[in-house]
Amino acid sequence: MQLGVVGLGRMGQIVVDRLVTAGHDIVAFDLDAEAVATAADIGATPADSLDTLLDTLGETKRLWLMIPAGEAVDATLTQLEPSLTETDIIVDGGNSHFEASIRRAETSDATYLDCGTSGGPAGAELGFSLMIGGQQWAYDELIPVFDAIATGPDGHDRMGPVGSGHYVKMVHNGVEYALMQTYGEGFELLANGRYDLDLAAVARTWNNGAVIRSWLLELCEEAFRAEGVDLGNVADYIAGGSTGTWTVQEALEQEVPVPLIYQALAERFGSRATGATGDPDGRFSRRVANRLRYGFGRHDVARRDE
Ligand SMILES: NC(=O)C1=CN([C@@H]2O[C@H](COP(=O)(O)OP(=O)(O)OC[C@H]3O[C@@H](n4cnc5c(N)ncnc54)[C@H](O)[C@@H]3O)[C@@H](O)[C@H]2O)C=CC1
Ligand SMILES: O=C(CO)[C@H](O)[C@H](O)COP(=O)(O)O
Repeated sequence: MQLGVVGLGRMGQIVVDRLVTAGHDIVAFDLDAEAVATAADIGATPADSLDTLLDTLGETKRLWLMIPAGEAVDATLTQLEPSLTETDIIVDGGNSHFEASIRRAETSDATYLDCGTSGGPAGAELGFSLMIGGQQWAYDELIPVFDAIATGPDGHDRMGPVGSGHYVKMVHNGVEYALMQTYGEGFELLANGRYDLDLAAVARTWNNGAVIRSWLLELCEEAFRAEGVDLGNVADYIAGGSTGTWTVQEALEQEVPVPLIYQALAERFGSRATGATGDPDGRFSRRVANRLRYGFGRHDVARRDE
């Protein structure tokens, strides 16, 4: 299938690579010309502007956006819209707010699918988990594309109407915040507890058969091996976007108690009070969460000045 991909960063390059490998015909655009050149090296047809991308695509257009949520999505849609009709499909694979996706679907001439994407750069080899909202016919039409980008047929599904894909991804991220926080707290206690422990060995042992084994825990082990079990100069500062905040806002609106997710979010806010360089005696749990964001998403690690 022919597909235009807009946004060729950490995630977009993987989308292109997996689609090209699966035999799809990809036209790729990014504001950054180097990113376009990288996609061309992988086998995509490069486009030096959105207009070129639209001109290169055939009559029926399928587009995948993998760009930062917010203004970039609206600006891109404003440029694309005049060339699109309801038989064209736009997939927003980024972390957009579900209400923004509903608004965009309602105002777009094209058919809109909101797609929560999970797996981070590790998805290059494994494939992603895709949570998709929108019209059934559009989802069905793009199944070969989803099969290629996801881990396979079980790695994607239509969650429901438009908005539901990004809604499920928002809650996924709230869970992600809480899991990172709880692993961090466990390791903080072990690091300050009664025994002189090798935390990498603890993480490895837990990951082999323990009830709490998981990918995030594998990334804890990787972090201890790479940084040292004291996490070296990794700061007690947790950056991040808005998805956890949105989860808590939605929980308040729905009157559903989510104290663990809220507490994990509050830890992030608290960590920022000390500034990006962090407190040398700062909380180990926050340092674990900071480093885990690199592990799963290749987000920058805040480090202490030394
Ligand atoms: N990094 C991760 O682990 C995950 C990221 N996401 C979401 O996927 C989206 C992309 O994330 P990353 O690839 O990590 O970001 P990134 O920062 O690595 O790449 C974003 C790319 O979009 C390009 N871009 C920005 N505005 C543009 C525009 N108007 N037109 C064309 N290109 C534009 C940038 O030049 C850059 O190459 C975001 O919405 C992010 O929240 C979702 C799941 C996981
Ligand atoms: O969606 C993701 C992973 O599932 C992204 O990596 C996202 O950036 C994680 O959220 P935050 O930046 O707030 O830690």
